[in-house]
Amino acid sequence: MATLVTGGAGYIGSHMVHALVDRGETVVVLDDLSTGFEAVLPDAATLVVGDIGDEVLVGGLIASRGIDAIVHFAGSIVVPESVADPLKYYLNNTVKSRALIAAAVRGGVGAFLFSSTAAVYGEPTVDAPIGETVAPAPVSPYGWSKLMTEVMLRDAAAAHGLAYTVLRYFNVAGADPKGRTGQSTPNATHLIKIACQTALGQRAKMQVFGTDYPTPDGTCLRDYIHVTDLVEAHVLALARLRAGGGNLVANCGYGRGFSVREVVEAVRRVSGVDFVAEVVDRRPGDPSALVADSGLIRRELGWVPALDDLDGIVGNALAWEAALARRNSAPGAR
Ligand SMILES: NC(=O)c1ccc[n+]([C@@H]2O[C@H](COP(=O)([O-])OP(=O)(O)OC[C@H]3O[C@@H](n4cnc5c(N)ncnc54)[C@H](O)[C@@H]3O)[C@@H](O)[C@H]2O)c1
Ligand SMILES: O=c1ccn([C@@H]2O[C@H](COP(=O)(O)OP(=O)(O)O[C@H]3O[C@H](CO)[C@@H](O)[C@H](O)[C@H]3O)[C@@H](O)[C@H]2O)c(=O)[nH]1
Repeated sequence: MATLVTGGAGYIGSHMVHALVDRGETVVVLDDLSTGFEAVLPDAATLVVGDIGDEVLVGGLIASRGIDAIVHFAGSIVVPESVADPLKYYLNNTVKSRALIAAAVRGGVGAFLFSSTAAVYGEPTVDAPIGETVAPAPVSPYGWSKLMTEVMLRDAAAAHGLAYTVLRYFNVAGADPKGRTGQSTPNATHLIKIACQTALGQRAKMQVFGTDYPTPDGTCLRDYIHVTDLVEAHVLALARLRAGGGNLVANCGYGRGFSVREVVEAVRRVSGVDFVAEVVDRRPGDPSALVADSGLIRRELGWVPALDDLDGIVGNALAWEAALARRNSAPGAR
């Protein structure tokens, strides 16, 4: 029994690799290192540098390593980039996922866990937290590229007996509380990372994109979930799939929204630095509110978040950002 983790050298994937290794599982990471880093992986995991779209490579790994489950994180993740270069996203996220699913089917892999996103909901018109019964309506090529993979999994499962779980993540944030990994991409666009970099003096100031949204303080609301809680949901989902649990598509968030202003205040509070956050125009394509109804995942997986605390998320993110800065300034750093 071994798990293939695609994109395991990336932000979320590397947390999953640590979680599996911590539990004594055998893990093979397949990553092309386009945005991932070998340095964040535990020694006990085997890294294969390669492409998820390489069916021969993946088929060989499944056969030679005894892979019975695939956790599929690999992909391209920047929404504005997907608008500027949609075909990159349909290739890397959709076409290559198709190749991976085909290899899984051919290799008889029984369990497939896929990273999807709240971006499949587009700009929801509902005010309440978003449940899985809300019809997907992506507004970006990124969201579509992920939704298409969900559809391929649904249909391949019906035809070929693959069992799958799709987890639609809301805003993933924070870092490993043990400091082993975190969000390492240099040009990340995520709010909490940018605010932490500003607090640490790596940026002179940050920007708040729009204060005229129909929300209590005029800035966008998001459901920020600690990456460690997200990974715990994956561990539970994997166990459920291996135990013969049925297919599942579930949101992954806490069910509570924080505004951009509240996040900025949290980073100021936790860091003790009163950094500059200037108000600028809206960023195109940002929905005003994205908050998960997380009832299904709590019921189906018995998932009980342990780190549901904005200041705690920010504290872990700040610690990782500071460690990363030290690492990157060390002699010979990449
Ligand atoms: N970060 C978030 O807030 C968020 C929210 C919703 C969904 N997701 C999804 O979670 C997954 C992981 O995201 P992340 O934030 O860890 O991003 P990331 O960029 O840190 O990780 C992606 C990893 O996939 C690898 N990769 C990319 N294309 C590949 C390919 N063709 N073959 C092999 N490896 C490849 C990269 O090198 C990287 O290590 C993605 O599928 C993303 O869409 C992330
Ligand atoms: O410098 C910044 C960065 C972000 N924001 C705002 O902060 C909020 C959150 O933005 P960001 O952290 O970039 O996340 P999202 O755009 O909400 O997207 C994330 O969360 C989605 C799910 O909710 C996933 O689909 C995406 O992959 C993931 O990047 C938005 O209102 C942004 O406008 C700012 O005001 N200033």
